[in-house]
Amino acid sequence: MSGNDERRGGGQNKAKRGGRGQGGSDRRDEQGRQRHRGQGGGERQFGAMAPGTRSRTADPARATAFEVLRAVEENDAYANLALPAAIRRHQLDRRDAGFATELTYGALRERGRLDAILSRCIDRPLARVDAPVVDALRLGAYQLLQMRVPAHAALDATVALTRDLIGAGAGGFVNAVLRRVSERTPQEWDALVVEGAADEMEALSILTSHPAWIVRALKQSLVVHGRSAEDLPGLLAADNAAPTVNLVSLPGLGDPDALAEAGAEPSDLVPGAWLSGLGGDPGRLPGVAEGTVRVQDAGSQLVARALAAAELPQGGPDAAWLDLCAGPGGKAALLAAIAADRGAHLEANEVAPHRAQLVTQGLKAVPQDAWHIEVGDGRRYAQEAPARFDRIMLDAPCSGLGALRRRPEARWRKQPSDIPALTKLQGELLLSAFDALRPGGVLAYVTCTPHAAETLAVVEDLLHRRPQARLMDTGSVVDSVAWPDTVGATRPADAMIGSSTGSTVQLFPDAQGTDAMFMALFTRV
Ligand SMILES: C[S@@+](CC[C@H](N)C(=O)[O-])C[C@H]1O[C@@H](n2cnc3c(N)ncnc32)[C@H](O)[C@@H]1O
Repeated sequence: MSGNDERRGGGQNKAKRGGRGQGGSDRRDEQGRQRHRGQGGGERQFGAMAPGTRSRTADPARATAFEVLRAVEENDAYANLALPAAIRRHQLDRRDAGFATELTYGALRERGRLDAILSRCIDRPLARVDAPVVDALRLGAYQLLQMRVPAHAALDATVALTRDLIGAGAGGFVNAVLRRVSERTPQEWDALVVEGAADEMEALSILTSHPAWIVRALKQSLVVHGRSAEDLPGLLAADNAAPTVNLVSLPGLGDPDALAEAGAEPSDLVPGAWLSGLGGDPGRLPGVAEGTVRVQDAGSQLVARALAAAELPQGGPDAAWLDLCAGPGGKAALLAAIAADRGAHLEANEVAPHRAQLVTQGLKAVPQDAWHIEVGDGRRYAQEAPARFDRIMLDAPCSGLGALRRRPEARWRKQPSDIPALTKLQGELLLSAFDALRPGGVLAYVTCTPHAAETLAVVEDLLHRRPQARLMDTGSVVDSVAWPDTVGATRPADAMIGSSTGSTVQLFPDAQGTDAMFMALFTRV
């Protein structure tokens, strides 16, 4: 169907009839308060805050969300970049910006479940409805099912948006479909959409809006990293909750007292990590503008600190540090600040010039004699710098399955077919990093994915190819830099990794509240 057909409200744009028709707005208000909690991290608070809906045109907050959904779909935009730009363009105040953020991120994240529900309200496949109309429907359904927006407001506003930004005919269609959506509670819809699911995994995939291959990969990652498969629903739910904003106060540069005075709270995972607190904009906290305090997940801080803290097994020099894949520079900034404190020097390498620029910006607050930037392929180090470095961070390019909560659209863009090319590159970078490590040095292999093919399989491959490689007791090192009794995600790696006596660490958002970072520390004998 063409866009013109939609604008004419063409005959194919029919909502299915039937359902339990009487569900008026009173009933929906009630349902809204009891709303499905599951994956969204608690009740939304927009009942009284939803932008006004009397107008016949799109209100700016919903128009913002619609524009971002369109940009994500049409231009492969990243929502976390497109949304702030759209909020500025529409000059949203703080309340409307909050509404637009929740609506945009929620509709993108929950696309799978919303589409399963919408499919039951339309008499043809959703793929045959015009894409802008589908986006409007997703926005409307998300408001009806996941936010405390009264049904009449969600309906009126979404129809106004559709008429204004898509076309009058499509408005009638959207109205009819959303009325059907409003006829059932979220719980009723959930029961309905999993009827006929082949198995529990498919049902989880629909209910938690994760592609089925990701559900399977996460289940496997729980099991191989020493957890129970029964934790899977909790892990998937954690992916759907908005993460708290974590900050790092760069050692020797940030001012913890000023942060505390401004309302930030210390993290209970790792010293030096802070939560922005008070629901405030982290950009306003002292040190953020200067770059001495930076937004950074606590898991990233933990692995960077662990690399810096690991004892060099044979002692010796400790001045030459390398971050092989440094862009955009989060871990490099923390490592460089620690290096500055200890009289070491960090070489931060990145293959993409624009990302290398971000590293330069990110390091601006760290004394300049403590670091420098190189731009180039990390695989050249084996030849160009054999056995040169005392400590190496390899934070490898990866599928990012451990950071899905930050990128609401990411799960729908990734494909299982992406994995083999990534594991090949990871293996090559790890070999190069290992060859650039001096005997007795320490190398960290880090990913922000728990996918076993990108974590344990890559580790095993290195141990197989380089007999001089030894897996260290990564768990103990990570525990030594965390606050006591807070990590607990380590496991002996013996079962998975032949005769190695070392261990690896896998963090998970549902357990540690961090991104699902993986870490393996190696030394070279
Ligand atoms: C996971 S990110 C690193 C994140 C970074 N350590 C931080 O904390 O901000 C991986 C980086 O590796 C870079 N990269 C990809 N292929 C590379 C290669 N062959 N050599 C060096 N860097 C590469 C990517 O451009 C990306 O910036």
